[in-house]
Amino acid sequence: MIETINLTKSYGSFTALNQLNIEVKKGTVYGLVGQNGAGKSTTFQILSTLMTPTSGTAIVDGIDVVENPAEVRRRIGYMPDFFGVYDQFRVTEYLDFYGASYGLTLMERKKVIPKLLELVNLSNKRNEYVDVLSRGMKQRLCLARCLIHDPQVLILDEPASGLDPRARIEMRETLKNLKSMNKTIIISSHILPELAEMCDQIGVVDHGKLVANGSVIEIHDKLQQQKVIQVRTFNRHEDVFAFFKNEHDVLDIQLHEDGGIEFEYKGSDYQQQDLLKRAIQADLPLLGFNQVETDLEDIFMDITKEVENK
Ligand SMILES: Nc1ncnc2c1ncn2[C@@H]1O[C@H](COP(=O)(O)OP(=O)(O)OP(=O)(O)O)[C@@H](O)[C@H]1O
Repeated sequence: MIETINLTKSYGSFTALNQLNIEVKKGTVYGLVGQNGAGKSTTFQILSTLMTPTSGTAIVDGIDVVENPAEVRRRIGYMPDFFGVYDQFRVTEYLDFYGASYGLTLMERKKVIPKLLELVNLSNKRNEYVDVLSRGMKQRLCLARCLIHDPQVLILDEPASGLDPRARIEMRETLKNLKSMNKTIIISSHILPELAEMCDQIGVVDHGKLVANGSVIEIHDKLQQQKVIQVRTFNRHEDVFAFFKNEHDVLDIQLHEDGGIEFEYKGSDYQQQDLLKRAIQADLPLLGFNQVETDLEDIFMDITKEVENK
């Protein structure tokens, strides 16, 4: 439904997007996550036909964005990261204007606008001027605007950016509704956990390159292969430290001032169990032996740190 093949965009000698390959299947939600400047907006602007790639291909709903941009535009709803609203319009007039621009008849607009306002939870604001809406309401209105012609594909560039926690939750609920309507959605954020819950697939982009791609679970598992283990001991900290330091799959071991020990472990779960068994058999004064839980935010920081260090 959406596919990029070696998609590249350069601004002069600077490569903002470097051979990006992603695939979004029909009816699924794909989250593109990356820090500021990673290349998310560049990708979305190319997919929305607002910018041409330097090289590579982007296909939306079977159509090449460079060969037939007008047809792509008919099929997509694009929400940019920055957008203006025509302040002198009331909410309904605003959507009516966009509906007419897409060629919807008066009857069609009268039918679809109340439904859209309900979807984005703005029915009670339909007669308000756009400029009195809160930022969160404006973002939801913008989302309604890009749905007016009932596109199958949605390209949403940081729809929750700048919103307070409540507005973020409301936006997430609206996006979940869209997912249940079987739309194909590509959405960006610089916060991985924010996307995790609603996305079928996640791509992590850093300095214009795709550095991880897969389901949330796959990305999680990939990074879990190297675990961090913390050991607490009653006394004899040096002995315990020496025991683990000599183990084959233990990396980057540290003895902290409070006597706590922390190391990265490359072994499997089975080997980890065996390691603990041997530590107990060696009669070490163990109080704790825990694998540190990594959350998605840690994973994201880890992936992007690896690339930075290369
Ligand atoms: N017109 C331009 N000319 C030169 N460089 C540009 C231009 N537009 C974007 N860039 C650069 O390309 C890189 C990618 O920008 P892009 O806007 O795609 O990032 P992003 O991931 O969307 O970031 P953000 O989260 O801040 O919106 C950045 O380093 C940016 O400075």
